[in-house]
Amino acid sequence: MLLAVRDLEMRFGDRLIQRDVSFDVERGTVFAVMGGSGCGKSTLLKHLVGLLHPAAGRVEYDGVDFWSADEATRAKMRRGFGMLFQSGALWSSMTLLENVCLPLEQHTGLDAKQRDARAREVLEWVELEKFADYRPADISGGMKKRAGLARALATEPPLLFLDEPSAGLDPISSKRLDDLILDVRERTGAAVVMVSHELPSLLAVADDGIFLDADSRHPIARGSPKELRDHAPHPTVRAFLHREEPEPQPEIATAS
Ligand SMILES: Nc1ncnc2c1ncn2[C@@H]1O[C@H](COP(=O)(O)OP(=O)(O)OP(=O)(O)O)[C@@H](O)[C@H]1O
Repeated sequence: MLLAVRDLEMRFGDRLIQRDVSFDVERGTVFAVMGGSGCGKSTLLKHLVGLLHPAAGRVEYDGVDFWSADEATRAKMRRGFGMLFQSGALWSSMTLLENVCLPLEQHTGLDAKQRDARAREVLEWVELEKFADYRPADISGGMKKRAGLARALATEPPLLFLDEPSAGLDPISSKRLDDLILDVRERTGAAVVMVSHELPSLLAVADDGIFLDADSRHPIARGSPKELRDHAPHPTVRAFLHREEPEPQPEIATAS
């Protein structure tokens, strides 16, 4: 088991975001974190990468509890994470090549020539090799996402965390990113944990997942988006995955 989450409880101060969150992510799996706006998907991702401390419960990597480990072990675990977050994906003052070289400089012992070669290799993978010397402001939204993915992939992490990778992309750029995510899984065997609202992406790439409910503040379904779309017992989950309005609750008749 690469990643195991056990009875995780997430809070901001007194405010409960989610409780009783438990799931496993195996190597070579694309795992989706689903749920309506504000239910705590990004917060869960931040707990998974060690940016936020759980109020209760555990996040384990290869059987080692992240927060019980010493700082050196935690730093080593963090080096195994590739991250593509919604905001601040790329440094605007750097070229794409420099952006991709940065994690190689921080986390590997490669010399400058080797870093350059590796960065060009990953940029080629995401079909941006011709844009290596461009700055983020000079490329499209879809290209920025692919460049962010290249940066996340540069060190060949066993685990990739993607927060809304296809948000704001047109359907073709979004499909291209989906294909790239599947290619990454195929070629590297990495596990991908992905937060997404995009139904076509969820259905196309995720093998497994969890659905967080904003109202009850705990997960209400586990499984692949396709299984959940067709078989989830909970109407909120089916509605989300069919893009329907939740079934209206029967009105309570009042005496006039
Ligand atoms: N640093 C913070 N301090 C206090 N509350 C926060 C903080 N970050 C997020 N929250 C709150 O926690 C809740 C969950 O936020 P989160 O961003 O994780 O939701 P989400 O499911 O990712 O939403 P969306 O789909 O809209 O991006 C929200 O009500 C949000 O206002």
